[in-house]
Amino acid sequence: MKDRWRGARFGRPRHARKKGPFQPVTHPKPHVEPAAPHGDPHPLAALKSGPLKGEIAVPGDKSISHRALMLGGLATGRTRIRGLLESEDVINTARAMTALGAPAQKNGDVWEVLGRGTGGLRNPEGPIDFGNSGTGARLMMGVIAPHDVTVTMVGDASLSKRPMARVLGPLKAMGVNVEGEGDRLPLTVRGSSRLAPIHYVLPVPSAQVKSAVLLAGLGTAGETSVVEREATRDHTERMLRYFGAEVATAPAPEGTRISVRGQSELTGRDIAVPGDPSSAAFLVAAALIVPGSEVTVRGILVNPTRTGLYTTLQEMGGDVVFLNQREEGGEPVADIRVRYSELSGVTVPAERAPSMIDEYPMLAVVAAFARGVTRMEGLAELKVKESDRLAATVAGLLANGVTTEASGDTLTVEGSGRGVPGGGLVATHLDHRMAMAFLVMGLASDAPVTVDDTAMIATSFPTFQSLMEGIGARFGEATK
Ligand SMILES: O=C(O)C1=C[C@@H](OP(=O)(O)O)[C@@H](O)[C@H](O)C1
Ligand SMILES: C=C(OP(=O)(O)O)C(=O)O
Repeated sequence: MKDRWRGARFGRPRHARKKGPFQPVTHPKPHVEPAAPHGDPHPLAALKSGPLKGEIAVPGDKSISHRALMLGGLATGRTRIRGLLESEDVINTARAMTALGAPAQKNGDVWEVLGRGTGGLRNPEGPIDFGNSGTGARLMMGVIAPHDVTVTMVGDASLSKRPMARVLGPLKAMGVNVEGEGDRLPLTVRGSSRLAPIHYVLPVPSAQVKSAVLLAGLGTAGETSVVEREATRDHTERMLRYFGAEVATAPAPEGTRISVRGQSELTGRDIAVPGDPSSAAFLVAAALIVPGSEVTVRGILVNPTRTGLYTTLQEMGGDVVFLNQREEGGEPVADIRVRYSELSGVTVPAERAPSMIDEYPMLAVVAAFARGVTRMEGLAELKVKESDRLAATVAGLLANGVTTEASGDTLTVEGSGRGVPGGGLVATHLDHRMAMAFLVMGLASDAPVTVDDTAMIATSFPTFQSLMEGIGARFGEATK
């Protein structure tokens, strides 16, 4: 039974879902098509490029986009979202909220969510597909939890391998019921309007787990709190407050305690989503390693819980500066200007990992162009992303002639300071960030770098290739 469900997709196949950013939701019948994970792979090669130049913007932040759709659906009244990231992961969340009774759709260039009020969601007509998205699936477990609804959640082959116990553990302790084999999707989550609040100390530094518990607490009578030892991205807390919820943050013996007062009413709001620093990272990294480059990426979220990569690049000697710093929609925003730089290896401390957790594949590639060893510590969480990013990064670097090693939770990369041979074929394992990081490598390496599949890039950064080409990046047919 389990195998038959693995990677199952519902509704239209991937190639037929590309007509526009939003399709009206047609509830699929609870009939399972045999797994057809992501269609044919799309390999691509990145070629050595001339100086990258330009001033550009990248699409909206993925984390904030998911949360805006979810909180909009839980609020009373209409929420209008500008700059929503129209990527597959986020569109799946829009479809999920629609299936749960809070329709999300695009009018002109604004996304509107018709909120149902805290506790107002209804049973979907069929299973809900979260595609490749850990954030979509895990946060939605928290959204569903305090509702009297039953939801079967499915995902693609990558998401169906990712651990869900980290979220389901605390939710079960509150009274949520879960059916399925083990802790992997597909799972059926049965929420309840009579959950008990909990006080939960996070065993892993994860904003997804923190957020799921806070979202469950939002619909639960009493106060629910989470304690985190290391600061993880705080968009849920910020946005909950913006929508009118009572959220308090205070020091605790084990770290920081974040608590939410349950059953407070949220009110629909207008939200402007800033540019995604995790997407901007690819442009910034490319400009740093391609000689002669100068690029400015406008309007990027620079919340300190997200900027660990930028701090690290500056420590390596990178000419990376935040210009025109301002606050937009309760989040700090800046234009990031980057110029080609000669870089040196550094040690990146484990405490910094949560603030750059999605950026390690890109940093490892940049480190290959630096002089000396870069040591990245505390990377256990990389093993449970869309792929095992620790293993996949090592394999990709080795395939391109870079000396590297993973030992326990530490990754070391030896930069010769004399360039990178390239010429390798990189396996991306249904992981968008692996594909983008190694395409960036090919723009500066001696021989082209080929990635085996670019299709997953659409999960977070659908305009990656065209934006890169717009500043001068060259791509070509796969050579492997
Ligand atoms: O909360 C979020 O929006 C995210 C949290 C991180 O995951 P973890 O919570 O598993 O660290 C990150 O990797 C993911 O891309 C987005
Ligand atoms: C880990 C990521 O996302 P998610 O967990 O939402 O799949 C990512 O975007 O790098």
